[in-house]
Amino acid sequence: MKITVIGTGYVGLVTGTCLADSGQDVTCLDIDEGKIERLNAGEIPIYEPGLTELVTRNHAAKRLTFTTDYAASIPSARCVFIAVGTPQGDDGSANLSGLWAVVETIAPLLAENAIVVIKSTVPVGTNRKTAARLAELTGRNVDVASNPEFLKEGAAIDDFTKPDRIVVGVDRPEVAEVLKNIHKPFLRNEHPFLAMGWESAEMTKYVANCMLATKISFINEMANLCEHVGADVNEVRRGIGHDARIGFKFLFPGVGYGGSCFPKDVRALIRVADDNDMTCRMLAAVDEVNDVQKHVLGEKLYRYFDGDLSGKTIAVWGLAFKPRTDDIREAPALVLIDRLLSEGASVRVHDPVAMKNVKAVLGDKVAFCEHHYDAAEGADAVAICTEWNEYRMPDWEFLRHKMKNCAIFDGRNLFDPAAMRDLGIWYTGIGLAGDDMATPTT
Ligand SMILES: NC(=O)c1ccc[n+]([C@@H]2O[C@H](COP(=O)([O-])OP(=O)(O)OC[C@H]3O[C@@H](n4cnc5c(N)ncnc54)[C@H](O)[C@@H]3O)[C@@H](O)[C@H]2O)c1
Ligand SMILES: O=c1ccn([C@@H]2O[C@H](COP(=O)(O)OP(=O)(O)O[C@H]3O[C@H](CO)[C@@H](O)[C@H](O)[C@H]3O)[C@@H](O)[C@H]2O)c(=O)[nH]1
Repeated sequence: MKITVIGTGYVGLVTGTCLADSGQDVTCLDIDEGKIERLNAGEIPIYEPGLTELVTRNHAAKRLTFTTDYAASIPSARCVFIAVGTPQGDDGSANLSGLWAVVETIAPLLAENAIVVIKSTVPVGTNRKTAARLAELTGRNVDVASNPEFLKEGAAIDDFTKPDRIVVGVDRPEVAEVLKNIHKPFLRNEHPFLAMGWESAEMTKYVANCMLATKISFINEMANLCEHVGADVNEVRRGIGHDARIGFKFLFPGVGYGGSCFPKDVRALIRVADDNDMTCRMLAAVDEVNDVQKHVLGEKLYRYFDGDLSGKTIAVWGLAFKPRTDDIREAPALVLIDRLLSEGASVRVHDPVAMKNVKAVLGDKVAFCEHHYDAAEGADAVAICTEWNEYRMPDWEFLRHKMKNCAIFDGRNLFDPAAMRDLGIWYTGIGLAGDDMATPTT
């Protein structure tokens, strides 16, 4: 079966590559000519563990091709997956201009039996509107399916090939059957293939992300409270997690959630509620708590230096919104760096893979360092924003020697506060007992 995937970003490239790896004939299409040129030259535009090997192998086997040419790749496709970005618009709602541009372009090119599959995260009602628009443009009924994607960056290939579940939204069971067949190679773990209506599938994606974002904002707020009452959030986390109804997952406190999904999807669902004359109070709180949390390290640094950061040198370890990705969209590190620069501090940064992306945004406003120890050279403090593995076991003696003042502001709770005290290192984390840098609760 011929498949075309439109939008060759984190989701489209992983989707196309994994489908090709299961033996399908896949074309990945993008409007970004530079991106397609690089892919055709064997260069992978994003960092995603395992992806390079998979793309290279399937490209060489000619099961995976890359193009910018709609006319050459749409007419022969039985399934056209749309995986273009749906970023946050000015009013918080999802910006669907990319999706609508694709719909207009593909309409005259679609095969009679083509199925248009929307993989991008789109507000409730979008699949129905797409079907209506395609009917207008083509003069016939075109099959449309929602197929929300649940992969996580950094673990995208595993998530795609061994999904917890596959959700499709359809208006005819025959369409679900075609999609089930395409996904058969990924359903061998007996995890369910769930067919439902368009609106339920669209809503499932938002509700899943909002639930996860809610867990994170909840534990972050509890962590901040722990600091004030002499409790340790790590102990509390263990204390609650053994209750199977609560569990351990997605309850790690930190500097707030970032990335291209949680922030925008929480806000988009708030807008969907608004549009339906409803107020999502909980989601508004989740969003607000997260905004506050992104300022926690900056606030602690400000108070540690008695309200004067000018002339101080701060090392920031970790720029990506989470480890194992080069994605810096809504990354908490950028919020911290912004604050430090506006207070007159010098900033030295390190990230194993995301520095190129940050350089494109910040230019020479910060010093980019090849090694995280280099970033700490002469620094008055180190702030940790991303829990990369290589940050977990520093040589403290070496660091103490390198830094002007060995103070560690740990936004991901990588270290044991008691051990740090024993080493004589000034240390603050998130939600730890006896922390004299307790986060203000207002
Ligand atoms: N990134 C994730 O982890 C993730 C996971 C699940 C779902 N999603 C959702 O999937 C969608 C895509 O996200 P992403 O992170 O892959 O985005 P991305 O920004 O990495 O990639 C989007 C791609 O679409 C291309 N594009 C835009 N308009 C186009 C057009 N008219 N024709 C062809 N190509 C076009 C862009 O050039 C870009 O390469 C979003 O709706 C997102 O919410 C993302
Ligand atoms: O206990 C936790 C877990 C995560 N995070 C933060 O939450 C953000 C998102 O992390 P994660 O969910 O691992 O990454 P994403 O790649 O953004 O994946 C989310 O967003 C995708 C896009 O919609 C969905 O497909 C995935 O299922 C969903 O997990 C990151 O900033 C993490 O640091 C925490 O602070 N504490």
